[in-house]
Amino acid sequence: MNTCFAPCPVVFDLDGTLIDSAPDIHATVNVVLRQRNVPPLTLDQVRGFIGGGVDLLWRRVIAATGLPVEAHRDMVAAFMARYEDANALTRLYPNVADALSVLADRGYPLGICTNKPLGPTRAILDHFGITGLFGAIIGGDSMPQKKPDAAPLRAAFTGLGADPHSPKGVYVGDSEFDAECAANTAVPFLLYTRGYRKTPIGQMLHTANFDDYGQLPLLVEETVAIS
Ligand SMILES: O=C(O)COP(=O)(O)O
Ligand SMILES: [Mg+2]
Repeated sequence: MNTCFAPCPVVFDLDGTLIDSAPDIHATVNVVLRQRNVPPLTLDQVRGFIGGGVDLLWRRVIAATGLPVEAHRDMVAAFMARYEDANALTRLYPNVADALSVLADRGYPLGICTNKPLGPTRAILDHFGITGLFGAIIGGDSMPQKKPDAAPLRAAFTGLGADPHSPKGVYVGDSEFDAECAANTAVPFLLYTRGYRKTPIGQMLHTANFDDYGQLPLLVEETVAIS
């Protein structure tokens, strides 16, 4: 049972869930590659590398470009030096701002659990003026573990006042990492289908899915009512 006696916390993934950040991540990867005279990757390639955090992103970039694996540390450092300023091409998905304020107005404590490092996470939330909506923000470098480990999501829920031993709430995300993380945490998972997943919807473990944030407030209410 996932019953909440007060409004349940609702925690969101970030890249591919609240924001379409792949164009900025893609552009920043290519700036770093250009510094090494490496030909650029396509947006589709880089989008497919997002979800597991910056270290995994660059392991995948290195495998795709044939760069030496020893280059990893330098590439990550060069990327991180630019990541917080990479916001010009990033957009909130349609109706995100409205859905967040409806949920906040209804009393749901809101949080973020992302594999994106905390610096760029806070920078992009500030850029869109929505940082203050979130009572807990866990980034990919906030803890030793990353999603799909349950620890970061559990930390987000407990940061919002949930019981640490039996966290209650709902997780909203776009990727295989998120689906597995929600299962590991034993909370319902709402899948946003327009993000960066590579697996067909029917093959992903999820409680319900949606493709428009206009549907989310009702979906959260229904999920909380039946869980
Ligand atoms: O930075 C990433 O690779 C993924 O970020 P996400 O957890 O917000 O999808
Ligand atoms: Mg994501």
